[in-house]
Amino acid sequence: MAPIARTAPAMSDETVDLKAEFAAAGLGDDLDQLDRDLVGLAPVKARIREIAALLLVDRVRQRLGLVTEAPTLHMSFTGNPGTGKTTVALRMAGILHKLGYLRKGHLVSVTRDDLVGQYIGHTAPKTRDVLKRAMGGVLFIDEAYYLYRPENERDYGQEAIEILLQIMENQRDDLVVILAGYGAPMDRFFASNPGFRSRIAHHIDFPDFGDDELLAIGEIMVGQLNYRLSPAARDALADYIALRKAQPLFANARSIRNALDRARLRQASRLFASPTPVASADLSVIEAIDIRASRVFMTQA
Ligand SMILES: Nc1ncnc2c1ncn2[C@@H]1O[C@H](COP(=O)(O)OP(=O)(O)OP(=O)(O)O)[C@@H](O)[C@H]1O
Repeated sequence: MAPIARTAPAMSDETVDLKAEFAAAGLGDDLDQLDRDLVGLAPVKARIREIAALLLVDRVRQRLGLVTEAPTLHMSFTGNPGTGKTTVALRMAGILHKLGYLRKGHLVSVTRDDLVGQYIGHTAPKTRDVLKRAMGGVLFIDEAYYLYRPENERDYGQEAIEILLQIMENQRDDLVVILAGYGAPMDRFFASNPGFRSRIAHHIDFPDFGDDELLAIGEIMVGQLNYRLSPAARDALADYIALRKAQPLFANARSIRNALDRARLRQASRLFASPTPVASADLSVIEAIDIRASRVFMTQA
């Protein structure tokens, strides 16, 4: 980030071209790409645009000497597994970098085990090492509530929490922390840890995807790998989604990615078993049978 020049407060008749500021930051492309690449998530995308606008205005206000404090940018992302929290955090890191709020704009994704040691004296160095790696970027703590174990009085998680809280306060101009996880346990976590709640500026809720959105996500994923679904395979994937959703451990877009990985395995085995040479075009086509061979269809009553 170019250092913000501190000038005297603006004269009241000065004008500021916010559109030009927006264009100069190169943000339009990032936000449009976010809209294009990510299916659904309308409320999430709207919140990101709001935050970007707020920060842009804030940046201009800082330049004009109207604010002197760096804003708090720590966030919480709540939602079920596979609803795009990590993906959006990565985009957010890029946006904050473009806006000049992060030096590097990288993302370090961790869970409790990366921060908390098993023996006395291990937690502080572990947490500090992660923080060092994350400086200048975003530290994404998945299932953040596991840091806090109220049932265990001597839990080392408390030590990690204290270091995190301190850094979130003192180094907030060089690190953005995103706490992620399911909605209900996150609420309980914030209720027991008001220190975290007060340091979080933006809460973003990630809704579950609808069936059509999951199908569209599946098609995007297949396309990114240079495959395509035959029309019958597309129907099979729609049936798969309806069945899989009702089964345990459904993880939204992540379940679709896993299903497609397995479909590619089956496609490869099918082609490999062919007694005759296969057309090179067939190497890129997932057929219905590659999807319908899933166990998900076998557990049907
Ligand atoms: N809106 C979307 N459009 C297209 N692909 C998506 C979308 N959301 C997620 N994905 C894809 O789904 C997969 C899972 O997403 P991601 O890891 O971001 O979810 P998550 O909420 O962080 O999940 P978890 O908490 O379980 O780790 C990724 O491969 C990602 O690329």
